[in-house]
Amino acid sequence: MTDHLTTVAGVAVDTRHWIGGRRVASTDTFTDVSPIDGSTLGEISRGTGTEAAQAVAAAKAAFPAWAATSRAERARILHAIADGVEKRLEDLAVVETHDNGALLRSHRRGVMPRVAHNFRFFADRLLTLDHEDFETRGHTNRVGWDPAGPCVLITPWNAPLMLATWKVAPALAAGNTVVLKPAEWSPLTASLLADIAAAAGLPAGVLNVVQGYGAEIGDALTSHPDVRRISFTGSVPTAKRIAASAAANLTPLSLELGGKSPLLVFADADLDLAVDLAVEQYDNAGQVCLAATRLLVEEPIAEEFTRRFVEKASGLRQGDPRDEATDIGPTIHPRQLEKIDGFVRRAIAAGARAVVGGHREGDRYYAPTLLTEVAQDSEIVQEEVFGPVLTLQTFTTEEEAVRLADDTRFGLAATLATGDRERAERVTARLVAGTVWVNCFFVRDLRAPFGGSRHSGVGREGGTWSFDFYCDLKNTVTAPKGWKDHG
Ligand SMILES: NC(=O)C1=CN([C@@H]2O[C@H](COP(=O)(O)OP(=O)(O)OC[C@H]3O[C@@H](n4cnc5c(N)ncnc54)[C@H](O)[C@@H]3O)[C@@H](O)[C@H]2O)C=CC1
Ligand SMILES: O=C(O)/C=C/C=C(\O)C(=O)O
Repeated sequence: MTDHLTTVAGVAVDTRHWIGGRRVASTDTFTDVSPIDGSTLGEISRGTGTEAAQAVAAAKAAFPAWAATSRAERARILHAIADGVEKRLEDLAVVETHDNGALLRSHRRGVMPRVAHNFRFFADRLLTLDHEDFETRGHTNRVGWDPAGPCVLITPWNAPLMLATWKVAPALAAGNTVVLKPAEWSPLTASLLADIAAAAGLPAGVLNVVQGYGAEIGDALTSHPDVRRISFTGSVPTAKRIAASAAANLTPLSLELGGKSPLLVFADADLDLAVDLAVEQYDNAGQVCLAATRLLVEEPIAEEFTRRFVEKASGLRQGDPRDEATDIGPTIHPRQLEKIDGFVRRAIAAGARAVVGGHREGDRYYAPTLLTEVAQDSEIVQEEVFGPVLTLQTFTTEEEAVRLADDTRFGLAATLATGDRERAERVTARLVAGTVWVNCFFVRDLRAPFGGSRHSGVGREGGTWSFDFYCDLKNTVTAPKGWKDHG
């Protein structure tokens, strides 16, 4: 580690902010620690209102030129960033795993390729984004997409670069400039992204990356009057603070928040498939907003489902996320582990039974856990744990299944396992969820809208919906009369 450079598994990462095309250090730093073993990964610049103001000023200054850059040129640069991501895929995968503890094999094969795809997808979508023309009593309406201005993007630690670039790519494609603030528990790949973007030819000030605690730098960013869009992924309480802060300037917000999604398993389902879908919910140690953490199983098959689930879950290998054989890595931070354990302890005290797990494994891991005998109105059924903790409840009718599924304050996703197409359609129509998966899980496509209802979020991103959010839509109405060339 030098003053401003740290080396993570052989990869050099700058620990300063990236503002206006140059590295900027803060006087104070915070320590970034690896969830794998608690080792220090770096002393990261700890931004405050000063750096927030500098970054927004840089984004504001860079905006007119970037907004005026042709779509073809913006798309070319976004593809060049994707090339850079692919070239440094191994570096990004290794650094991300050290920083947030998610599986290296997933970063290599799934997550980092998706990061590159985020840039390619929005670059290509930009080129096919057409204005819409229609006529009103002989007048033409032309609806076009104007860049909005500087955007503040605030992102979480569970899939740091994937979730950040999912916002960065459409914001830049739309002709906006960006201030990205990654989570303080996983700041490193955002810094590498700044290097990659600069090497790809993105002009200075178009992408700025600031580091620091949400409570210290976040408010200065979200309350800044020059910011034209705020997109946030994270927790509901933080979303409320951000919304309050943005309210002073009426800054439009996109909020992608938590979930408590159900997996409904009907007696007519392929049971092996249903069990596979259920066990998949432990992915990323349960730190996934989309996870179907509430298993709702039809009474007649509940015993057999549970038996097979326990057998399969017991075969999961928990350990070092760098090891190819590992299925479940550590929890992001001891504070998160504490939080997860608190949820489980309180659930057990209230009468729940742990049929799998129900305890810590050392001071970094939480055992994959399944709790039964839980009440619908209990904390463990109603609140997002964000750890490898599932609950199982039974139902006897379709009506009851839907009622239980919809009975939380969230509405992010739902998964169904059923062999009956008509039932699938009936139930899907009644579920409150931004995404419903039928006999599958986590099949994601950037063309689809993504987001949640109720407390799971505000708005949708993905595909055209991202451009809806990151653009100012303008309708120009032109009369057939008044033209000099028409006399
Ligand atoms: N939907 C999702 O993907 C996520 C949900 N969560 C939920 O949130 C819980 C707590 O995790 P946290 O890391 O504390 O999430 P958080 O919502 O506080 O953090 C997410 C991001 O918001 C920033 N932030 C925090 N306070 C801010 C403020 N006042 N202004 C602007 N930015 C601010 C953080 O620095 C981070 O970049 C988790 O246990 C989980 O339930 C956490 C991360 C992701
Ligand atoms: O990978 C996706 O498409 C979506 C992931 C979203 C989360 O994991 C999250 O916000 O927690």
